[in-house]
Amino acid sequence: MSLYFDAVALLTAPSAGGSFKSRIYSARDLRASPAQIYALITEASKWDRVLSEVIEHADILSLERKLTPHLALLLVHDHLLSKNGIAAPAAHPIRQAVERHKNRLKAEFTKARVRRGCASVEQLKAAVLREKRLANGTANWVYPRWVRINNIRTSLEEQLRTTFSSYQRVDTLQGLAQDEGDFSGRKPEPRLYLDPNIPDLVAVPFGADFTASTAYKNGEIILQDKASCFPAYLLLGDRGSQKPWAGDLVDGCAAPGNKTTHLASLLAKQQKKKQTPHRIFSMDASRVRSKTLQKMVSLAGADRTVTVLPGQDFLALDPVDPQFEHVSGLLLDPSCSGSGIIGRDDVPQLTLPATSSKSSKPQGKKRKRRADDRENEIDTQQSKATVGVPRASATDENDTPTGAIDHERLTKLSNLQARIVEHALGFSGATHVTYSTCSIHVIENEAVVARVLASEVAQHGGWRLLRRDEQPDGLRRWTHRGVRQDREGETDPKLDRGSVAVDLPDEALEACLRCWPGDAEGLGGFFIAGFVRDPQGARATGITDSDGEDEWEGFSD
Ligand SMILES: C[S@@+](CC[C@H](N)C(=O)[O-])C[C@H]1O[C@@H](n2cnc3c(N)ncnc32)[C@H](O)[C@@H]1O
Repeated sequence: MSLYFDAVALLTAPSAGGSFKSRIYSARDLRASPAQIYALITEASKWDRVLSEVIEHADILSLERKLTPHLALLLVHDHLLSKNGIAAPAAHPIRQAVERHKNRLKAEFTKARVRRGCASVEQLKAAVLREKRLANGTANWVYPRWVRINNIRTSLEEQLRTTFSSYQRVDTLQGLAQDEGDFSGRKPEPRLYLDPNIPDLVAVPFGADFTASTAYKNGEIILQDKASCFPAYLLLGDRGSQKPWAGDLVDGCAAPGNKTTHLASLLAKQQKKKQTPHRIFSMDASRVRSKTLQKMVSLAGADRTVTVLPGQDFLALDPVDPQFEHVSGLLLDPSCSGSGIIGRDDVPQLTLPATSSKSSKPQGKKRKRRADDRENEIDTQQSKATVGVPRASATDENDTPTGAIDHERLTKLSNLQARIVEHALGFSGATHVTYSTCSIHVIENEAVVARVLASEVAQHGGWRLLRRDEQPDGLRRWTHRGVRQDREGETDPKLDRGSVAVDLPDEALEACLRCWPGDAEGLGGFFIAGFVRDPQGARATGITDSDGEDEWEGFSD
């Protein structure tokens, strides 16, 4: 039972900063596991509208004094939708308070499904999500599931013939969304969109689940957001087997390993049989996250190419260590504020059941007030959980803040980000470096680029930005480019110090790529820029590829 009381305590606690998830994981005195609590809240919040309707129509809040609206929503969720029902002993009074009404709840749930013209619970879920999006004004956003084909193990053609054989191709991303609005009870037709910007990337409707598929279990397909595919593609480009990449690579902030395995996949496509194999040094400062990185590398079949350095701080890596002398490209995707990540930032806004229906109607307001009063009384008595204040560290994946910008935190992050990129520019044989974040803030993006370009290491090494016309074909066509100032509404007006403007020339902004949450591209917020220098700018390294050509192959295309 502690699961439900802990969950309500966290849902109703005042925000202490950080993402909701990080607040759960750093909470004190929880009796249930944070993973269980997070899963319960996330799932219940998808169903909140229909559950509230069911609870109101069954009128159980008026009948059961022990239940509060939050508690009822979570319990009824598990009672109706969880495989194992309510996670509490059968004799527990709170469990009984729900199960006493099982026939009414079931009947109201069926009515809610039929009212929406849905033949199955799955269809009802899609319909309810659509309703939710219509209500919060995000109905036209398309957030597909992005699937990257891993060229080490398979090819796009093979996957279209097998895993996606029953999928119908659509010409636009929006074409994927149509099924969601169809409440007719028909089984939705699986649809697939071939991405025009990133090779070997497809989009399918968000609900598609591949976790049980052979292709997923064998590492033939990898679930990776489109924006997260930009860095490896920007670094290695469309070289093809005639002009393959030469030299080794470093992924300096690599866990869980999406970009490392993407680098390995692109190399596998370019690799010539005779060519000396490339090496990718992939590291993460977090030992725990390095384990995930290693697992992902093995699953992708990239063990021969990738050397994982577990727990390695990139800043402590010696750029003149002989083992890195052939490193020509580095990918840096360090920890950031995570402000571009969709749906991760704050407490789910639940639609809660009101108490005033049927029998309680005449005294609704009073009852509602009493229910609200009960909320804190009951829930705080039953859970001792207190919300923690998550702290960002170099080993956090990302430091996801709430809406308001903590300028100090952003400044610290951007200092670290600039140090990491400058360290990469110090590798003597490096000619290409990419920098990326999943932040929307200029201070972590264009401002870091401006600082890096002005740094001594960049100036002395002859580094500049990879211009738009030099970028791989798919990315050259990407229209969303760098900005000088944060977009309105993305900084807290009370903290005008939070907004930073940069003084980069137009060509430099054109070189930077942006993704924005909430537009028609179906992505979260993301930023990426590439740095290059001509080989003569790099200290002579004597790197040659297997054909004896100089390492530098010019810009990819
Ligand atoms: C945004 S995540 C990287 C995601 C990864 N590139 C991917 O695509 O799967 C940032 C990672 O950087 C790591 N990190 C932060 N500072 C680091 C440092 N100085 N050296 C190495 N890793 C670092 C964090 O532990 C975290 O796992």
